[in-house]
Amino acid sequence: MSFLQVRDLTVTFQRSGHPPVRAVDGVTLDVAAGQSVGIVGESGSGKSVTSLAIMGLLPRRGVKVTGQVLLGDRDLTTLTPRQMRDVRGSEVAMIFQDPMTSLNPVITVGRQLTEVITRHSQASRVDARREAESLLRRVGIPDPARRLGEYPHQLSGGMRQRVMIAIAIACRPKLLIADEPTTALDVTIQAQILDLLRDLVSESGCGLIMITHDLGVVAGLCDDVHVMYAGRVVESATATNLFGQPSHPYTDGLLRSIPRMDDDRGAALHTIRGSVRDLVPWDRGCAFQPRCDRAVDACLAGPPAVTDVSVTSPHRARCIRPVNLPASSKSVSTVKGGVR
Ligand SMILES: Nc1ncnc2c1ncn2[C@@H]1O[C@H](COP(=O)(O)OP(=O)(O)OP(=O)(O)O)[C@@H](O)[C@H]1O
Repeated sequence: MSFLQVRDLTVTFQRSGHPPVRAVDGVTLDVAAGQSVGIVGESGSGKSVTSLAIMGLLPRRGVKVTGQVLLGDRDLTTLTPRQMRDVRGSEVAMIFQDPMTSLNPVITVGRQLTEVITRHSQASRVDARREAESLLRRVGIPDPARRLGEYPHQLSGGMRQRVMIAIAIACRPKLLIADEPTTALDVTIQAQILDLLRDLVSESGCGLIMITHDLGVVAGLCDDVHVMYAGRVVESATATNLFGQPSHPYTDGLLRSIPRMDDDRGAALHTIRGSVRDLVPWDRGCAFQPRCDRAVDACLAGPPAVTDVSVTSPHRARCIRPVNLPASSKSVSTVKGGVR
């Protein structure tokens, strides 16, 4: 049973003198307790704006958000800023790419952590400090009592990201959103942080949305995956199905662009031609059409239909000519969850 249901979420930036920018266009997704859901796509595809809209962190002026973000039976898009502040930290929490911009550089780690604990609970300062120490231990920081007295610049990048995770989980949120949490870290530390997130999800039963451009991160961590392109979800599937049988030509291209150890040495790497800026507005046809090797004239005959590409499990692609299409698949216009 999903405790987070995002329905038809659309975000439009409106600036005077500029045409509106629809950064997120009809995103629908579900997250269940203990489930990790990946949102992947190139830079500019709308991943971060989707997560900021779910968190209620977009500015109210100049930004129009429509659709629903249902957490249990509450629609977070209808809450006041004050109500949303209470939800953040206690029920939903977010981890960003660069902990140095999220942590206050002139306040000790211990004070930043205990402030979060006392703001959302009745804990005394002594209890909050004990809890802070136990949280640092939980996220794998050695000698936590000493670390509590240190400032962010005294910690390594990996340690700072662990502190951010400790702050995020301090109030036992139901939902954790991680936006490229490992991009700024070197590879071995990345793996440790991903292991930590996996353990936290399985032990606490919280849901995780992992925002990333890195398909390797999704493969190692996520149960379900949504691939975004130009503001829309173009493919939704379990991670196993997405990697085993990619259906949207964009997903297929992304997967084929990953270099493999068994590739011939000297063989040219696969690339998706053009850039995400070469796009068709979705109401005129498929936004990916200018870059797609499978494109036909019909791809520009209006918004692409959603195709149910598996008969055995939910797997949908917003494409009229999907790759790996089984004979019994069909087009669908209204589906629950994922691509719509
Ligand atoms: N404040 C803003 N005003 C206008 N357009 C914006 C604003 N913020 C984001 N956008 C646009 O929204 C689109 C989606 O941006 P978003 O940051 O969600 O992409 P992303 O997939 O997360 O990329 P990245 O991985 O680079 O962060 C982009 O075209 C971006 O230029």
